[in-house]
Amino acid sequence: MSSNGEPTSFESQDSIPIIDYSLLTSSNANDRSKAVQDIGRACEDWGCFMLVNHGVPETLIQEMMDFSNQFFNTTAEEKLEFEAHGVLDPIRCSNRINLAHQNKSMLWREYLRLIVHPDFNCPHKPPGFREVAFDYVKRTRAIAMELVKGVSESLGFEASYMNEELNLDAGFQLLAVNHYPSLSDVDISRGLVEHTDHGLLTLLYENGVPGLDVLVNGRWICMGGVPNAFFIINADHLEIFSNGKYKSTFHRAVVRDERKRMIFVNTNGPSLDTIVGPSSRLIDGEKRLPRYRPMKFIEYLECQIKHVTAGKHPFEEVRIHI
Ligand SMILES: O=C(O)CCC(=O)C(=O)O
Ligand SMILES: [Fe+2]
Repeated sequence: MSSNGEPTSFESQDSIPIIDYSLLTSSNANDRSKAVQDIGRACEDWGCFMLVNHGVPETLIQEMMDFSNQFFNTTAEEKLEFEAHGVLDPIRCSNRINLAHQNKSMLWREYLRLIVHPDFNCPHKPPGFREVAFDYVKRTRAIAMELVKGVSESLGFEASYMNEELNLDAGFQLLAVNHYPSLSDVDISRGLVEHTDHGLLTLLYENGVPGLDVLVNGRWICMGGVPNAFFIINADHLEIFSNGKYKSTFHRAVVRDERKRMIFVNTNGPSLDTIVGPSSRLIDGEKRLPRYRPMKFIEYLECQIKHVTAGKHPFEEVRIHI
């Protein structure tokens, strides 16, 4: 499934597709239709793309970085209140070492993970964090919803089809802030083992310190360095809903830089009680068979934890071999 080597290139991120968000939201039908086509190609051929001209102010992003930093700098006792227990904890914080299954190396990261939709959750400390995070989530959710409309059209559906089928108005969304302190602060490697995300599309924004690798057509590509752009990757439920047309993208974090790295991760899923399988419009009789078993989204989240802990992928549970 994935080649387990070092990235084959540190340059080829230049060829990752770039989508101009202002064209997707343009009132000019030609511009929009070109953006939709480009999104479709990016999702099918690459499983990821960069998003520019997204309209989220740099000042807001900087404020988010500053507040997140302040949060991570509070004492271990203060953070204990948000110690991780389960997947549905509204606010989770962890300072965690995970074992990379294949090579058994230890990787370290710290994270704050918030459920931000349908209900918004965020710590009240440091003062002002909650308001800024709310603004950031509102804007990134709007972007994600526009992107899903574009994806829906690129699959040949109406723009609103995926939203309606997957009940995205009550969609389950997470905002995670991953923090990889500087090398001099920790004495083991920093990173996150290779995985795919639940949901439809994941939006990532990093603080300019590279460390994200994505697996594209069997080759690891080392991302980073594109200022003021979101990086978008296909997630599991896009693959399931599109019946395998838009594959979920494996990615990992391998921080090679001395500097502190921070990255915001927004996942965008259906509502927890939605049963997600391949769209009925993509299945017909014997020619186009379903490749995934339908599963309630909340059960998928639990299944993902179980499988990842065992070093497996949740698709082992839902994929139909035909
Ligand atoms: O920290 C990173 O670069 C990747 C984060 C990620 O993939 C995740 O949190 O799911
Ligand atoms: Fe991820």
